[in-house]
Amino acid sequence: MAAPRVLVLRAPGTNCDVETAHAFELAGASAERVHVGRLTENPALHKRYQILCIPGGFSYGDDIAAGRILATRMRHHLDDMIHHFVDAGDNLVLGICNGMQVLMRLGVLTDGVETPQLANAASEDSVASPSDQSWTADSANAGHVAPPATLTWNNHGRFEDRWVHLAVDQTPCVFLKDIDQMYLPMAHAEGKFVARDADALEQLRSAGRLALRYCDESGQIESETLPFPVNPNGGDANVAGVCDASGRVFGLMPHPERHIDATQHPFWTRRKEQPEHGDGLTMFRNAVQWFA
Ligand SMILES: NC(=O)CC[C@H](N)C(=O)O
Repeated sequence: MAAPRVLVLRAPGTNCDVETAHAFELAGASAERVHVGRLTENPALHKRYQILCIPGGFSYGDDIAAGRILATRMRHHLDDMIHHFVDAGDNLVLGICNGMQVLMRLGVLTDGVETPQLANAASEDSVASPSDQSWTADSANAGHVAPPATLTWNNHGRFEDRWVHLAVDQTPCVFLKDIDQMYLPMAHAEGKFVARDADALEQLRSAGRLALRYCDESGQIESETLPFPVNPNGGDANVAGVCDASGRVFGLMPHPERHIDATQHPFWTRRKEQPEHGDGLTMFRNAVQWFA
């Protein structure tokens, strides 16, 4: 099997690209970090790659809303690239943390859920409740519709950095194949998943799109919104990751690239037996396996 080629997208403010490329390499892929400026100069460059990964960080300083500027730049200048990875063939897309924020702003994770016309939509700045800027212009046809879901500020209103337990739901997500549970670090300020309304949440749930959820240590999800810090941001249905209908496009807020080695586990010195690798590596291996 030829190693699949991964485009790890960089933008001003990206800060997890080196670790993410390393995780893909360790899993058997061939990864290159490519700046968004190089792609806009040479838009055909993306054709060399089968996997697009948007890594974590603070692209464009998280200005306006986290992920908004990079998503807008991609939508306006790299439309062919989005089509190549999202719509065409067997290609894969992974968005980690800031990368998930970008994918949510692009609307590719929640595509397929009905978006009713807003009653009083007047301009690009029209917002649905909750009235916060995360709701504006989130999806490709934004402005006159409210997207099915968005990511907004954590409940406590600040950056949170901690390890979290995650449960995998039954979904078509390629990256989560044969994984039940993971223990990964999260580090974000704008990672709270909020659905437009109960109907949008139910549509996403029943379509198997809510692929990854915060859970307690035993893997249980006892309530619709688990208390802090089990659910570190207060997001609806404890959602930590969402996939598209095909399962080839996946975004998650926690960082799998920060737990690829057993010694990255916070209690590794106290564990009697060391696993072969960290929980996050399986996700990258699943991506490589997809092309086998
Ligand atoms: N870890 C990351 O990708 C950065 C976090 C993100 N931009 C936020 O604070 O919401």
